[in-house]
Amino acid sequence: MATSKTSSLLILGASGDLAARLLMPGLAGLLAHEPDRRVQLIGAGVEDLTDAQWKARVKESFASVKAKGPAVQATLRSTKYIKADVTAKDDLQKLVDACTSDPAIYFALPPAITELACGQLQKMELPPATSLALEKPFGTDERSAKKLNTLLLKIVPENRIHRVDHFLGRSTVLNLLGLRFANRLIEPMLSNRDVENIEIVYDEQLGLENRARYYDHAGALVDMIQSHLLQVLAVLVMEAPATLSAQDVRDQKQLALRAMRIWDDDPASSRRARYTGGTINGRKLPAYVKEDGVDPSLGTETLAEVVVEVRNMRWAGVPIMLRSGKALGDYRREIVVTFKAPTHVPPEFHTLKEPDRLRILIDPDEMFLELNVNGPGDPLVIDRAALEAVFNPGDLPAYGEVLQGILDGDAALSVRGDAAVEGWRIVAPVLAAWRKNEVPLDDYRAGSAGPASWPKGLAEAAPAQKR
Ligand SMILES: O=C1O[C@H](COP(=O)(O)O)[C@@H](O)[C@H](O)[C@H]1O
Repeated sequence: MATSKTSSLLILGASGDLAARLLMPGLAGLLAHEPDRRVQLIGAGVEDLTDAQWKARVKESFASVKAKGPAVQATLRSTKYIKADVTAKDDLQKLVDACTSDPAIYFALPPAITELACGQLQKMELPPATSLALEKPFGTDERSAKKLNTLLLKIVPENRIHRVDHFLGRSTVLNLLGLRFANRLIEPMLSNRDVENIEIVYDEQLGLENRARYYDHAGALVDMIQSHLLQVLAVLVMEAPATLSAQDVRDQKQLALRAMRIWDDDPASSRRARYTGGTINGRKLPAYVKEDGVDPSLGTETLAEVVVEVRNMRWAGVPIMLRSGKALGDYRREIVVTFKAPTHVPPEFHTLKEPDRLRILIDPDEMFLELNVNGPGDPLVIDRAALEAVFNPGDLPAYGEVLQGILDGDAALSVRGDAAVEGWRIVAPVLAAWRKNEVPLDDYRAGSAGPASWPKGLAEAAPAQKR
């Protein structure tokens, strides 16, 4: 919702890649969509930038998404850059003082620097409605995430802490709320009574893209599954919230997360692999271990699969596979809900092979309900048909949604502190098993579908089969 009051967005680490590639284009999208919104953008970083150089950067980022309009122009006119050491109290004070309203402080910084900056903020008297926005990774395990929560809560209350997960701002994920809770038809089908299994897959064709410094210590499991895919899953399986308020939605998500366990409590059911050199869409990719900045001895996986179970009355017994990887041949980003077979199928329908499936693409925004129907010709021959729905994509890009929530003080799309801790709790047994090498690190060729020896997802595996 547009506000006439000017909000101050203070980006720490503003000269970095995250700000240029995601935050500023996201802000531009928001400003173009809401011409009455006024945002004072202050960038801070260690780099020596003149105001003119900073303005040129912001302008370039805004132009990359063709953002226009009075709100865009107003921000471009007023934005400034302040060179600062964000781990020094005096510099932080200078930055906060430069904000014309209570700031939203966005940490576009590596986690260690974010913690140091928070340590200083804790000692300062901040304007009353200051809010904080932090990127993942939020801690490195359950304990460190709890410790970070404690530190943040000494600075501002929970409802003003935004642990950013841009997947929660994606229109498909937002559409899950409408699909599940604004229809009579779908919701009753989503339980262990009717669902055989679920897969959430986010296969990317991109490789490392010069992110070794971060990714080599994260790997696919932490980079994508521990953070984003568990959050998406929580939205898919949570009980209906009474309202879409931050508190109601996050309470329901948290209950769902708390019920999640690794399938059979057996981390050996997980898989990990790393890409070797190959070609994707005509583009040659070196092996992961040959990428700049990679330390092969870390044994970082670039493809991960885990099967989880939501141990509650609604979902117990339904295997849910979460998978994400880089440098894969196919761009596949989808949630697939596979339904059980009918309790009785007339024997004449002997050509029936496939179960019903609800396929929700995470990008582009499309949904297919794949069903068995009587095809043309012999009426007893069963054919497949799909009901297709194209969701209208949201007005805002994911980072636009995220920034809108932050600037408006609405934490519904942010990850709550207890949910961040829960994410680590769920994957901890897998991380421990991998550290002890109890699960082999397989190879796959860049551009392939993953290791040839892996079964192709739950849909093809025997139901509830322990792998
Ligand atoms: O947060 C991340 O997400 C991206 C995938 O999201 P997209 O919106 O860019 O498709 C992933 O490539 C990256 O490794 C991860 O850190």
